[in-house]
Amino acid sequence: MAGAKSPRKRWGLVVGALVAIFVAVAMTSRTAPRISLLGHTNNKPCQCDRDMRKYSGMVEDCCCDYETVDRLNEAVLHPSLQELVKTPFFRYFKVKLWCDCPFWPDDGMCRLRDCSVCECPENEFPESFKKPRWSLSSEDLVCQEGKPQAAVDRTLDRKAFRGWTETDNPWTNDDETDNDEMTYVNLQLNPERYTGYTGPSARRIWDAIYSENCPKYPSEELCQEERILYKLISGLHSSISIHIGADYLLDEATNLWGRNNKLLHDRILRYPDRVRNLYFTYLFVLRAVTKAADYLEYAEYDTGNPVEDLKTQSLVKQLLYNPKLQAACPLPFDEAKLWKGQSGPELKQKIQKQFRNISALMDCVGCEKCRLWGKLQVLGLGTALKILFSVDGQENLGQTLQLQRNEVIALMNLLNRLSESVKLVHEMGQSAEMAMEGQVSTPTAPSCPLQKIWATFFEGPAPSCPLQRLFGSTLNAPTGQNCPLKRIWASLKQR
Ligand SMILES: Cc1cc2nc3c(=O)[nH]c(=O)nc-3n(C[C@H](O)[C@H](O)[C@H](O)COP(=O)(O)OP(=O)(O)OC[C@H]3O[C@@H](n4cnc5c(N)ncnc54)[C@H](O)[C@@H]3O)c2cc1C
Repeated sequence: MAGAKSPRKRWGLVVGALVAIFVAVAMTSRTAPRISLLGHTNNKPCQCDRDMRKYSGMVEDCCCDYETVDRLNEAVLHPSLQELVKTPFFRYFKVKLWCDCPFWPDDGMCRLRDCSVCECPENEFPESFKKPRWSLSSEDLVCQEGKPQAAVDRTLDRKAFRGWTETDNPWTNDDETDNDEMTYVNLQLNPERYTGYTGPSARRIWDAIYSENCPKYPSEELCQEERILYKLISGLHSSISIHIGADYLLDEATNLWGRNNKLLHDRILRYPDRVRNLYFTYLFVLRAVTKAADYLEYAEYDTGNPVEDLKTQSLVKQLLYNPKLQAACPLPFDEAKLWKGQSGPELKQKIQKQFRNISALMDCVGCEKCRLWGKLQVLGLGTALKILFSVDGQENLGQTLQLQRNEVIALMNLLNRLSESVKLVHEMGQSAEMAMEGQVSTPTAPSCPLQKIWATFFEGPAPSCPLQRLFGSTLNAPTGQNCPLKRIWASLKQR
């Protein structure tokens, strides 16, 4: 037909045009400003690069960068911590599980000690609930509203351990020296994961934490110390959500557990500040652990099992004095620059009170397993705060620092939880986001053909799709076919 191009010519034109565009994109990309951590350039949200957002540079307020944290976590911290928390010393946690909410005594949720949302009459509670117990009976599940995953398994190896010094923590609400109503829980039997606890009760706790005790920043009035409190809580919140998403009840009927990418994306990955706060909290707690190294090295890890206890001590030392950690991130967070100025002591008291309130709020958590991990992790944070801020100077630490066994257990288990979350965010971040958009089937495969070409020619991560960079997000297809080249390809194939 006159004027009609042959398929070969048509292909030649298409390929030529694409190569020209590709070169143009490569040039603009090299000269264009880098996308910030927030995924913004010139203060405009950049939708097209959302899925390739990269965390780089120093973690805010810390002395270590994202890449180093990821590298150290992968090579040193995560493997050591995973082993450490399995040892007898670190796997039993003493906790008061009976909730005794001081803030809203009439909240029906909290009378139901083991329930997430059901309202059972008082007489349905087994009497043994009110006392420390050693094992979970089937009766205990009456109030679980079909959610046995929310109950704590109290099965315990009776060879627990001998006590340490009994000192109270000024940062937390529970009197750790009070053994009444305390029970020991094997943490290995009770992983932090999805429990079905959601809705107004859970929301009320988070709202109370954020609105009354650590207001969200940025806010002009907030000083650095207050921002730090907010970031610690937000980082912990991120970590809890990540564990929920990482170990989720995907299908109740078949009891299928697995990763919920959508939840991870919706709650964490699409909020860079939540990811950043997670890294911050990790470094903050890591700094507390390394600051207390002398103390932790000589602590008694005695559970009556000499072989296991020696292993525990050796693992602790390996972690504290790891040469890679010391070389790459010797000071994860610098606490010395805080509480300066005249108002320092007053401010410290104020923040201590706020943190104690947060700690007390854990007694209002209406799901037992969530309460267990909430209390453990808040005690872990309180212990980090105590190490960093309740003792003046590294030189006095050896003499003045007194930790309870339970505080050390909470501290290390918290560090392990944060380490798991950082690892998951690092590994899953991009793939979960891309999977949400229906672009990839494998975690790292670049789905867009231009990304593949990009990877061949350039070092470093490819932009999400070079054509998108050029044209902006207006070309986004609602079908998840976000790469324009894919769409051109699809329409050519249809012809
Ligand atoms: C102490 C505690 C422990 C819990 N443990 C578990 C558990 O082990 N398993 C389980 O299944 N459920 C647990 N929950 C419930 C869980 O955290 C959620 O509340 C629930 O899954 C409902 O989630 P959501 O989507 O409504 O948002 P939520 O996670 O409840 O968040 C509420 C609001 O807080 C803000 N927000 C969310 N994340 C952040 C962040 N990282 N930084 C700053 N702001 C943020 C957002 O505005 C959000 O809408 C726990 C709750 C609490 C209070």
